[in-house]
Amino acid sequence: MDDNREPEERRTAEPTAWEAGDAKAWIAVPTADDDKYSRGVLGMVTGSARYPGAAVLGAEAAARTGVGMIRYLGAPHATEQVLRRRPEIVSAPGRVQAWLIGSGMSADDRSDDDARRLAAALDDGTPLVIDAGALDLVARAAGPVVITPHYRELAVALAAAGGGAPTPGAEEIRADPGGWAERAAAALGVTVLLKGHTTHVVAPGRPRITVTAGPAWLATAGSGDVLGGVLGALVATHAAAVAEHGYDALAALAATAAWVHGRAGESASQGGPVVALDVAEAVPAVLRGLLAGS
Ligand SMILES: NC(=O)C1=CN([C@@H]2O[C@H](COP(=O)(O)OP(=O)(O)OC[C@H]3O[C@@H](n4cnc5c(N)ncnc54)[C@H](OP(=O)(O)O)[C@@H]3O)[C@@H](O)[C@H]2O)[C@@H](O)CC1
Ligand SMILES: Nc1ncnc2c1ncn2[C@@H]1O[C@H](COP(=O)(O)OP(=O)(O)O)[C@@H](O)[C@H]1O
Repeated sequence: MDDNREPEERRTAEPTAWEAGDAKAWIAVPTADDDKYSRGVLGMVTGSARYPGAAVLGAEAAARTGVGMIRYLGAPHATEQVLRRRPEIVSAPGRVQAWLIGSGMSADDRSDDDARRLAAALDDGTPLVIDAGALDLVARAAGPVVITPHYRELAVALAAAGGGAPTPGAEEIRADPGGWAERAAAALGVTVLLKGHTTHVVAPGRPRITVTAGPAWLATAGSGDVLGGVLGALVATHAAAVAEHGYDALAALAATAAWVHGRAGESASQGGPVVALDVAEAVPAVLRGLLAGS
């Protein structure tokens, strides 16, 4: 992804469409020497008393994407629901290689405990996937960040950024999502994954990547929480690549997550309606097919 052109020239360049071959290169396959820690541990601060379901969906998706371990740290009821669905998940704090924060949370209704858990993740210095109700906290992250907003959430993230960042409304973003993904990446200094029928992924100052892999049936509650889980697992299993390639690696991982999510949606849908949990359950077969080259 080396690109030596001037910034203006890059901005006007045609975006790259992310395809199966690109995605395959960003799936970490365990080797004989691996153990659960060397594969990567994902920390999750997601869900809340109001939205426990988002925590379950993200945890299910991350587990099915493949990761050494998931540490889930959330509100008691959400923790109970996550463990009921996925007993493999550990609810004790400890070291992680990446964080997923914010899915199923609200910036305007944050408990003291949630605020404390979010602050610990933001201070950790490891890569962060920031979604939904933590998008007002992007500037506080010590580690490299990829954000996963929809149009309204990107408007909120830009408004919270201050410091001269542009403040478009959601409808302005909807009218020019590719352009706003680029402007947001530049203004926030993070990799942006802007969700939609076509998902736009941009690392700051780099060419835009587009992903159009899923059916419109994916426009259903919780679908984005599943995408967050897929991306969290991919980042946790590529900590070394993120340390070496920074925002470019986060962009490649984000585009891969959108591609896998879209194909899982296609597989779960088969031309009909889907629920978000079915999308998460379809992920392993999509990865098997991708690795087998089909
Ligand atoms: N299972 C779970 O736990 C799930 C949890 N989830 C979690 O929920 C959190 C919030 O995520 P979100 O995307 O809903 O929030 P947000 O961008 O603030 O949207 C609010 C906007 O929507 C609009 N609006 C509302 N109703 C409308 C209607 N009937 N028809 C039309 N418009 C309507 C409303 O407009 P208004 O009613 O004010 O006019 C406002 O503008 C987030 O943490 C996410 O992870 C979700 O992923 C779902 C599954
Ligand atoms: N029309 C569409 N076609 C294909 N995918 C879509 C469409 N609308 C939304 N999606 C996808 O569905 C997911 C919705 O995420 P989001 O809006 O965050 O929902 P939620 O907050 O309910 O989980 C995103 O991955 C997005 O790319």
